[in-house]
Amino acid sequence: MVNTNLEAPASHYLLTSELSQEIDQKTIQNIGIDGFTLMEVAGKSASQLLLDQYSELSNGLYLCGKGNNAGDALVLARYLLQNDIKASIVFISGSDDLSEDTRTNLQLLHKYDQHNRLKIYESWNDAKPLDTFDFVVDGLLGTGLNSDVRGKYAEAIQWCNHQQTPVFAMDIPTGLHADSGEIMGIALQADHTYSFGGRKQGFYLGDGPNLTGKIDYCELPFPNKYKQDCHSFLLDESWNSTEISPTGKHKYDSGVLYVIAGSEGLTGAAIMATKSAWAEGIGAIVLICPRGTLPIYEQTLPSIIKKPVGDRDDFFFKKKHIQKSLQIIGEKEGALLIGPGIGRDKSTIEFVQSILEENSKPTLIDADGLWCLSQLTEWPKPHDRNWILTPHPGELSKLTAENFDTDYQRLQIVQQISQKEGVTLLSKGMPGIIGTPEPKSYLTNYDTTPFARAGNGDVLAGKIASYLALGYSPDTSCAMGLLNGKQKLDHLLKQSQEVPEPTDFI
Ligand SMILES: NC(=O)C1=CN([C@@H]2O[C@H](COP(=O)(O)OP(=O)(O)OC[C@H]3O[C@@H](n4cnc5c(N)ncnc54)[C@H](O)[C@@H]3O)[C@@H](O)[C@H]2O)[C@@H](O)CC1
Ligand SMILES: Nc1ncnc2c1ncn2[C@@H]1O[C@H](COP(=O)(O)OP(=O)(O)O)[C@@H](O)[C@H]1O
Ligand SMILES: [K+]
Repeated sequence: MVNTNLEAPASHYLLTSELSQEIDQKTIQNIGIDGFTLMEVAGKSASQLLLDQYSELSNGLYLCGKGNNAGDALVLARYLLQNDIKASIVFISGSDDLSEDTRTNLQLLHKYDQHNRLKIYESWNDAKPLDTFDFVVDGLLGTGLNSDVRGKYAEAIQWCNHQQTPVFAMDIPTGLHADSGEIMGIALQADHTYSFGGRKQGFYLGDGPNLTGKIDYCELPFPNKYKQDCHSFLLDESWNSTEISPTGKHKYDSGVLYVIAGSEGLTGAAIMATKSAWAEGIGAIVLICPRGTLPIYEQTLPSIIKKPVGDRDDFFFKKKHIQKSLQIIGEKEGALLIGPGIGRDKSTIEFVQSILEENSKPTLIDADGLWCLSQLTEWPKPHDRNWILTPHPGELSKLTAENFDTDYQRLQIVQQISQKEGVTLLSKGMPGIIGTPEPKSYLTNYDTTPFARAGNGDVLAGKIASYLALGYSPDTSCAMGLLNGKQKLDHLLKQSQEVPEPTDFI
């Protein structure tokens, strides 16, 4: 195996609120960098980014709660004050019982105000009518959010969501759940989120993508060892190259991709999957097909080697094709793709079961292959075998016998199943989620709706399977398959507004 496993950089770790707080605490207690210093680094790095990104700011409205999230906003206010940007600070629940570091920062802020550019309001009602301001900073609540947002906090958020001026969220938009991306009663709609010490998992789930605006990661001095408990990561092109890199062998000498796909009426799936795999530059693809379907492939797949099994009147895979198919798959090194368009006959299920049990190749199971798997009481997976499963949400539900209403529940199911069964699971949807046995999960952050057309699943499966045959690890293969499609999509959308056809991605 080459490129063994995906390794996300620290900027792409996705933290839950519990993990954020745990890392904060360990850094403070074990390393000795106190909370005040962390707050200073957080607020300062947000101020540097903000000053670089927005040059015309003159008067900020800072909405503050009483926890450390407010402290970050106060540090930011101090640095902007140094740049002659006025600050109106509203403590929604007063400033009597601020957290210690936040209180210290309020005192500091007063000392930095030379020309009465600072105004402090002790409640939301006191602040109105509001002065003119050209941006809003959200320092209401951060990872300490522990219940639905209500009362004056909710009122301030509702008001804020109707403003035209840009809104900058400290760490996370208030009201967004850091783990699930769920709205806790009401949530603030930010234009820009400055996330401290790690992006939050909830940015990429549920309502997260609609609420964060642009996201900037601001590094805090957290030791890497404290991040080891992080299990989810953002997958994007910035750290995952979709270029096929040398595998040590010439790519034409690398493994063969065996494809078991297609049945009468569903040969299109086999054609799409094999064409897509071929387009990735793999040296040889062997399509195993029921003999009755061979004439169609003779016409449509000149570059693909076709190995028919059974008789001329066989139009779908049956039990009697098992031995011959296993013999073909065993001929050369490589990988296996099984499932697109094979249908759901009882005999096909038995066929799939035996092929999965007895072949020794890294195997990608897709479409009807997943359906067959879902009909078995136990998955026939030998321990040392690499499997990739690529279910869409309906298939995932069928496979796992679990219902899920939210992306967060889907993520949890993906994590459980990939770990329990020792498989790499690519759950298609928005976001795309890759789960691995380690257990790690990778979330995408781009719009996947343009891929929601019949055929795109076959194209994706073909790409991923070809990387598997080229020797890439299952998680890397999935990541490259997704991002390769995304890059093609970006390119196509630049040329035309039309939603591309699945064949355009080949
Ligand atoms: N030293 C640290 O721990 C650091 C924390 N940082 C910042 O601190 C934040 C976390 O700070 P805290 O743990 O103090 O938490 P928050 O500032 O998020 O707020 C916690 C306070 O809000 C109250 N609260 C929770 N849910 C509420 C609701 N629905 N309505 C009204 N009040 C509610 C809690 O009772 C508590 O008093 C992070 O998001 C980050 O912005 C950064 O400054 C970096 C360092
Ligand atoms: N490059 C890609 N990036 C993200 N998601 C993708 C990509 N290609 C395909 N998909 C996902 O695959 C889905 C299509 O697969 P599927 O529903 O199995 O379709 P079909 O089997 O009908 O071709 C899309 O809705 C999308 O979620
Ligand atoms: K916030």
